[in-house]
Amino acid sequence: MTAVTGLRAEEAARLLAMDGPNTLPQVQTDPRWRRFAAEFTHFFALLLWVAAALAFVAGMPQLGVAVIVVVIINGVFAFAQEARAERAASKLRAMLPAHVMVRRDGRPMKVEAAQVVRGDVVLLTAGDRIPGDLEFSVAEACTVDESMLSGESEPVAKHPGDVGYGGTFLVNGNAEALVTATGRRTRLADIASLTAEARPPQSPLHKELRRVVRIISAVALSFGGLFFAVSLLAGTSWRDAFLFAVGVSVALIPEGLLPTVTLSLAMGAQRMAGRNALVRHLEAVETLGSTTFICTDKTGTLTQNRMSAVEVWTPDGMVRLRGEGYTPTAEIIGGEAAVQRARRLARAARAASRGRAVLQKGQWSADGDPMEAALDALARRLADAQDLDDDQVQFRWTFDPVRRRESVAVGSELLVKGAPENVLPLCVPSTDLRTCSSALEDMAGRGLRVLAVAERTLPGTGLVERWPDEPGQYEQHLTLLGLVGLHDPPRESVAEALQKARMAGIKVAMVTGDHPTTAAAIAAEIGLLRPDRTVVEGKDLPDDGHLLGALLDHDGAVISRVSPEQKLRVARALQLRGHVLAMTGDGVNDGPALQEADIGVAMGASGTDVAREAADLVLLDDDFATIIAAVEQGRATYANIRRFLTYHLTDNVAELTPFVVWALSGGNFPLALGVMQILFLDIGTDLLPALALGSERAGPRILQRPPERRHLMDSALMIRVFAILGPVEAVCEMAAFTVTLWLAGWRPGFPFPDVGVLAAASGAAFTTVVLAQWANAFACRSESVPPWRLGWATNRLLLWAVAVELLALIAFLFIGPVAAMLGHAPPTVAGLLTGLLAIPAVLFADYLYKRIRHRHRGAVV
Ligand SMILES: Nc1ncnc2c1ncn2[C@@H]1O[C@H](COP(=O)(O)OP(=O)(O)OP(=O)(O)O)[C@@H](O)[C@H]1O
Repeated sequence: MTAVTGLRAEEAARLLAMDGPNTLPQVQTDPRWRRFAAEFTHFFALLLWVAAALAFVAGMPQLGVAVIVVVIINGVFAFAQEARAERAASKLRAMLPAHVMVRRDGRPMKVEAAQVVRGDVVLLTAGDRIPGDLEFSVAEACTVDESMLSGESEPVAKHPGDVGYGGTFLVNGNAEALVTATGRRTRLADIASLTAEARPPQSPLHKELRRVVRIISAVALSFGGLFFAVSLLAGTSWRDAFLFAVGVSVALIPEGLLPTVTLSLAMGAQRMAGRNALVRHLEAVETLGSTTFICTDKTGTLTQNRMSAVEVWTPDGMVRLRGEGYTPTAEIIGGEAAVQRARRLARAARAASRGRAVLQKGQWSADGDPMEAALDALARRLADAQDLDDDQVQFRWTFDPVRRRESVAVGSELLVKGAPENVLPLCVPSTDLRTCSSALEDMAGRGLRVLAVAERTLPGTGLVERWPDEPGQYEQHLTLLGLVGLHDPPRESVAEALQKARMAGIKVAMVTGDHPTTAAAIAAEIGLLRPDRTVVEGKDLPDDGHLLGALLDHDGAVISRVSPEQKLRVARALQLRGHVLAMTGDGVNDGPALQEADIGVAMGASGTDVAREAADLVLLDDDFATIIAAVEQGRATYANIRRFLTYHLTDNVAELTPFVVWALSGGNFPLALGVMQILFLDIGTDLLPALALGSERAGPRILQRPPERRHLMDSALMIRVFAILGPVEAVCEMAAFTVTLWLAGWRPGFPFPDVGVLAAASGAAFTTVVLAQWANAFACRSESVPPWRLGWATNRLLLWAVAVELLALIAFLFIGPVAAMLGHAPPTVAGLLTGLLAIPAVLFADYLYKRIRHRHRGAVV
């Protein structure tokens, strides 16, 4: 019968070929041609088209053509960058396929969710995403979150015969179900196509960038208008006035900025993926960089999640297991009576678990929950193999983080394992109960995770037809069997990662479901808990958000026995304090806290589907140190965006200055750069080095400064551009121009020199700007360190970029027709020498600025 044995593999393959993979139809994004067209029809592009058209009308065809070339190059460049960013993002998505347990050929096996077909029997457990529309055949204390389909936030109870929908989540219990529809035939597919139109909300970075672009454009257009007016007043012809206006506006508009940012975020995301951190949307890269607080759970993130049961306390005494790692041959130390009791306890604990230990090369490894696998290993070590039969369980109330226990009905018995606080109160009072509490404190004090195991006989259970979803009526009058102590070694990388977080000014708190004493011991072992601090328990957290925030707002806070709802309150309270919060979660009910946090972090290896889908960042290796690595990369990416913004804007100052000088002189000082030259500067010098700066690697000290959430265009950046780098470039440029004119005998007040002299002077100005930008590219690599300390060759891409820039300069000067179109000629020796001075001038000014700023702020980047 299909429902029991599942499909045969070939049948599944046939159905897969027939129905197609179990994926939702691609959300209708704009077709490529339309996205390509969009690069030529956005606001700036339209402005430039109008400018080009006016240029033709005004009888300046070269200008018209040049503007069109700018629009085309910018559009193609932006499209290519966005396509690259998109490819990177989809590659990241593909790195995290969802898996499902199915039964095929009578055996449970894990397959990719996309491979599930109609007729498959799927085995689901709390936290799983339901892979298609299905009908439940087994449903034990099962609830499903259907909010994404129905909007109903309360989980819905499911019983055998009920239907479930693809895309919803199993919140509680476990189930088996027969898949009835997959992929585009599911109910979700219908709804998804309805909602495909909805656009995601804009991220802070996106808003910030729009702000920057809007400011610069407003400035550009106002300057353009101003120059138009001034030139007319100065008696210039309409034609020339228009030329100026276009030149000024085109020079200042940062057409290439947005795509460069997107690409830089995509590269950041790719580098994070290389370090086992997958971001689920690009903007998270930047938010990660400004993280100020990390709430991390313990098991698996700070510890290795390689559990072994090392101690069993029973009323008859203690049993210890000792062995290298925890081997199947671990030595059993304890009295005969205690070992007998421990055996019984181990069998009960194993029956109340689904995780199993698999023997590989003389060591146990976990299949399923590592803690439950450790209990299985314990049972196998203590009991006879034939006593461990899996098929007697009649009903299972699976673990959930609110009840903190798991119960099973086996034969006429109820077996319960769980957190001692949640099991001991259900036991009949006895002297054993009193003695166990000191054993519990002792075990937990050594960092062991402690579980209590209990049992009772259920009268007449063979007759139960339908077990209740809530086991409350059975979970009473239990007899305590004892306690198990499980050891889970801390990860080796954690101590160093905590150090780094501390240096980076990021506070770290442990938020765990475990016992306070266990939490304190582990936190002390890894150097998180400070000696003067104590552990707070979830139930003692104040209700008031402000009080809660104040209580937790310090490095090394440890909060134990936290419920998912308390986790959400912790997230809100810390954000109320102004923190940019990263919070980890792997459980079924962690979704809301992960969504609330600025960066929700889920576990890729051990977490649930629910947590992964709510998260912004998925740790492929579950390691705390990976979060710190991702923060580092986030900071590096933000620094890169600032780098090329600085570079772009400096160029703008140099391009604008000739117009300002000309206007201020009332048209008596010749114009050093023409509109065509500016267009060529924008394309010839800006594009490639900006890209190269966007790919700069993180500096070694990026984690040695406190986190800051500053505007992209903050005062430091403005001062550097508009008071230091920009003016120095501009002065050099105007000097090269003036020296050339001066040596040719021209003086202010004289009539303009002849065209040849003007062309050579303008060529000198042009050359100077390229050379200055050449130095500027290196200066922009750091906000605090001069380029020679970074090593000139450490950004290979930049070397290529400046080499191309130099070749472009030579071409623009020496290829006759190009030079003629630009209206300049190769510079004279004096012009060139003056221009060359721009290189040391920019580097020196940058060096002085960095020194002074460094001394004042002690800042390092
Ligand atoms: N499968 C299980 N069966 C029974 N009890 C369990 C199970 N898993 C955990 N517990 C108990 O519930 C407590 C809370 O577990 P939970 O999984 O909520 O903690 P957590 O938040 O994952 O902890 P951590 O921060 O260590 O990852 C544990 O300390 C343990 O006592």
